[in-house]
Amino acid sequence: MPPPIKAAAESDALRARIEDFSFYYANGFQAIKSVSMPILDRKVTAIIGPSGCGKSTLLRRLNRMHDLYPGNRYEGRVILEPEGENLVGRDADPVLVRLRIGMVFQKPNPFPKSIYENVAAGLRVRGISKRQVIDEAVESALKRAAIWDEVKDKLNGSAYDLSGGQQQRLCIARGLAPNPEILLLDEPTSALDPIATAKVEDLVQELAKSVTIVIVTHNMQQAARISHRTAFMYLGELTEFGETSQIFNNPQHPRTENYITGRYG
Ligand SMILES: Nc1ncnc2c1ncn2[C@@H]1O[C@H](COP(=O)(O)OP(=O)(O)OP(=O)(O)O)[C@@H](O)[C@H]1O
Repeated sequence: MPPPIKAAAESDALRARIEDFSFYYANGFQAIKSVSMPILDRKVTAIIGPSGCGKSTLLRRLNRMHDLYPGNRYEGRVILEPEGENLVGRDADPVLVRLRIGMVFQKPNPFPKSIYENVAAGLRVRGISKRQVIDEAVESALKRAAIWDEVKDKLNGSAYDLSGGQQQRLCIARGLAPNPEILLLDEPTSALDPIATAKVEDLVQELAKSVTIVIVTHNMQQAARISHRTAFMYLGELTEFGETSQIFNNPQHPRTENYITGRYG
């Protein structure tokens, strides 16, 4: 049994709660085992753990990516606060959930469209069609993603003409444009060089002032640098959750210690 999860400090407002959440792939494999953890408002939560421990599965479940594949099964709840809405409930529309819970993937994956249209896409799905409103939201999202200065003179140019690091910041802008409550980042820097990685890390810290962020990363220095809370997963279970400094300086569970000291991973 994993040790009890530390309650969040009173000053930390909750943005979401993952409650007793389990997930089974279509072949019956249980990838997530009764995970419960808080997601704090306007903080960065890092999910770390050895390959195959279920980090990406948990993240993708938060924005209903697995609904795209039939046969998967889950138990438990993901409650969005303060509304108390269950994001994985049958009555929560997965398309709306994906706008409220934005996602950025490991490899930059812009649409084969202009820079402008990439960022406008989610707004159009939200039913916004007024040009001026879209213009303003595109500019605002590109500024929040710290890429406006690099693209403002070529908004109609192809997103594919940007560098990998720029494409990833464009994907972050695309995720931010519909003004999500939570932004999920699935190893967002693993395909980037150190300079582009540093830019994305700075950006994540800046963004956390206005949006809640959950990041899956293999890079423990990155988790230690940019997150406020860290969840350590092992074989589908949440072994330990706590303040990032505590997890890295004073892990309570031997498995966490083994992982962060590089004894396995
Ligand atoms: N479509 C699938 N069907 C069955 N099992 C799957 C499927 N996708 C992933 N798994 C299994 O679920 C477990 C968790 O996978 P997941 O990708 O979430 O791990 P991870 O911690 O993100 O790993 P990594 O760090 O290597 O990306 C693994 O054992 C994996 O083999």
